[in-house]
Amino acid sequence: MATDSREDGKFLCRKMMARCSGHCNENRNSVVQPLLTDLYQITMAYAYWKSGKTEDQSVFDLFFRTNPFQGEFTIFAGLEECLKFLENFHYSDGDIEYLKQTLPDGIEDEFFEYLGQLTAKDVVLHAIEEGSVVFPRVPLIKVEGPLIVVQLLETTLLTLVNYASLMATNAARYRMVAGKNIKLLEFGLRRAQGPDGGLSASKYSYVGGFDGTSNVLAGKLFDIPVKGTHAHAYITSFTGFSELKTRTLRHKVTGVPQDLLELSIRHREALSDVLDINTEESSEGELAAMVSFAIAFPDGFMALVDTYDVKSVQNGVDKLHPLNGEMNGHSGHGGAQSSDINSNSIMPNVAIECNHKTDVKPKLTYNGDDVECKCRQPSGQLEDRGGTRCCSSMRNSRKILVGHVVLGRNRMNLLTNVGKSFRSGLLNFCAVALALNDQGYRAIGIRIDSGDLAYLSCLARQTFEQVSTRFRIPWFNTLTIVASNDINEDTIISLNEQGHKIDCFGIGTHLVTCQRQPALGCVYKLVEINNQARIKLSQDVEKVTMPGSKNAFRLFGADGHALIDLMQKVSEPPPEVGQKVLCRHPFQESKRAYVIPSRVECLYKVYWCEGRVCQPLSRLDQIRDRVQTSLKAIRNDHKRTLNPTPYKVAVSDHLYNFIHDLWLQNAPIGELS
Ligand SMILES: Nc1ncnc2c1ncn2[C@@H]1O[C@H](COP(=O)(O)OP(=O)(O)OP(=O)(O)O)[C@@H](O)[C@H]1O
Ligand SMILES: O=P(O)(O)OC[C@H]1O[C@H](OP(=O)(O)OP(=O)(O)O)[C@H](O)[C@@H]1O
Ligand SMILES: O=C(O)c1cccnc1
Ligand SMILES: [Mg+2]
Repeated sequence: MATDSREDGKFLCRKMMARCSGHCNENRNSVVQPLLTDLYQITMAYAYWKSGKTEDQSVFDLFFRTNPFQGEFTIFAGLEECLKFLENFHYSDGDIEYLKQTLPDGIEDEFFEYLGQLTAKDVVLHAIEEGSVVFPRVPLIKVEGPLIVVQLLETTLLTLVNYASLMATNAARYRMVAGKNIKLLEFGLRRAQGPDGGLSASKYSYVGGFDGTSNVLAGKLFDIPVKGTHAHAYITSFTGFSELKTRTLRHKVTGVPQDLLELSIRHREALSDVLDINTEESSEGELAAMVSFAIAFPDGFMALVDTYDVKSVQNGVDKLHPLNGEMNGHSGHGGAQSSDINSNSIMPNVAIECNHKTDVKPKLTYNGDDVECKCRQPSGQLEDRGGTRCCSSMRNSRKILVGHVVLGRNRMNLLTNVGKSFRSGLLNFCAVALALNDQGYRAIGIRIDSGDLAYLSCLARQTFEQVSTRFRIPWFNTLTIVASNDINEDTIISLNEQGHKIDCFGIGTHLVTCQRQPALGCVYKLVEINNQARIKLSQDVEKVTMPGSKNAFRLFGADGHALIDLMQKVSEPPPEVGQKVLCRHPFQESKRAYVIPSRVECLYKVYWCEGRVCQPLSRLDQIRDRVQTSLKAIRNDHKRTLNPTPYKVAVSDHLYNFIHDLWLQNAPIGELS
């Protein structure tokens, strides 16, 4: 391996990604190098070396014990990066020098010489295909070779597989709840666990089923579509029309220039009647910003519509009045827009959370009718009332009164934040979109980044339909509605239940930080040495390792769905289609079943042998497709979000007996006194 920028210690900056010359078809992350490991691997290497174990042949399994996110499946990812690591596994002179200075005194020089010539040429790596659905205990990767080298790979392989698989699984779950027709964009770089975490998040959320990322470097490095809108700062950077330096836009076909601001103002007047909004309620600065953005991107006009609310407009008529009622916890900053909500056919979805500390179930009323209390969003401002804590998940101000909660004799007003984007942002957007239409261009759509996303998206779609009909522009009702703001799996499920008109979700924080479960617990365990199986015992049966070098097969039923994953000893013949095979729970004697597979898939391929990648590797988009095909073969009950059915992972009868014999041999017999 060439000594690259890591020699001068700047590997994280200039040459973060260096081209890999071997068979791996993507850029290599140069931070992934032999020293990216735990010290104890190198300490063990010395002790192995001292005790003459250099030639011992070992087999290690890399596997996890529990699926993440309370789910029953995981997507395996990170394999190609593991292979790149093997390709480049070599301690540079600088590494050896550093180790000499860092390891305890007295380490023999011959060891450093030995370390300096170490490569992964004698290693064989078997793995499941990247992008496959995988299950607990079935090794994702099996590494064979000299004990020292294979041990030295542990931490790096784990760090390469754990986050990649967690991220791909998280993204696949978002894709499942969103459905295949909704676009999903990853917006997480700013919230990710550092730059490398951000890049991995973009890469593996694409693998899991996202359509694109806002992360430009990820786009360049991994050939992922890059997408984006604009930030609130763009809107707030304009305060009025006078700031518009350029106002003209040439017609797309005729080339005739027009003042786009003038056109937009004219359309805004007309729209004001159609949509029954006073133009004075919309912000001038916002209109100026949208016009300037439209001039910059006439073919790609997409606008953030939630920057201003009714109250914050300079000349706006303040339609708000304080809430009534003693029990209102929000009266300091909230307000009821009494006429709006009742005159609208769309009812805002009120997200409230109730922490039922008592047995009293809150009764929620809207316009005098009982309505269902949805308890989805865990965040929010708590109010302590009558022994029961209720909170609105919409934390901030700019809320309107939509109902109330009754708890015994107490009554609490229920608020939701709507209206922010409607009266100013949406009006301005439609005006600019109509002006663009005059000049031969089609706007793309809007992004909503706050408030009640279900309600606002319906309201936006309704508005687009109204404009489409009124101005006879058919495409207007197909404008894209992007929603963002702390979206997670539960938010999407809730929005689906409520009904919404969102076409695209932009998701950052929850996706990239995997907030619901921040780590996957893959481990790397020695299962065989010099052809002798090794078992690691534990008080916790789940943690007992599966000894010996194994093969794994996926058995499919007649309907094409996967029935079970079966592990066998490598010496056993593979299961055959149409032949009855006994599948046993690895630890519970009575749990067993006969399976007659309609199809048998051997899960492992050899990816690395004789010092090189020996299997054609898939492109990222092919791995992404595999995720979907692989998931399709898994029954829906294994994939549902609430209480999914565990998928069965079994061992052959032979392996079962082997494990339990070895277990007895290794378990010390206690003495009672
Ligand atoms: N209809 C809905 N159902 C369930 N959750 C929703 C709905 N609409 C929005 N949410 C979620 O509710 C939360 C609202 O966040 P928050 O309380 O910070 O309000 P906000 O609208 O962002 O306020 P601000 O106007 O200050 O930006 C977000 O996590 C958002 O994804
Ligand atoms: O909400 P996420 O899922 O993390 O998605 C990314 C967020 O990043 C941006 O917000 P910004 O950084 O401007 O901060 P904000 O939360 O104040 O909108 C954007 O407007 C989204 O809200
Ligand atoms: O392009 C966007 O809209 C975007 C990008 C990153 C974070 N939030 C939004
Ligand atoms: Mg936000």
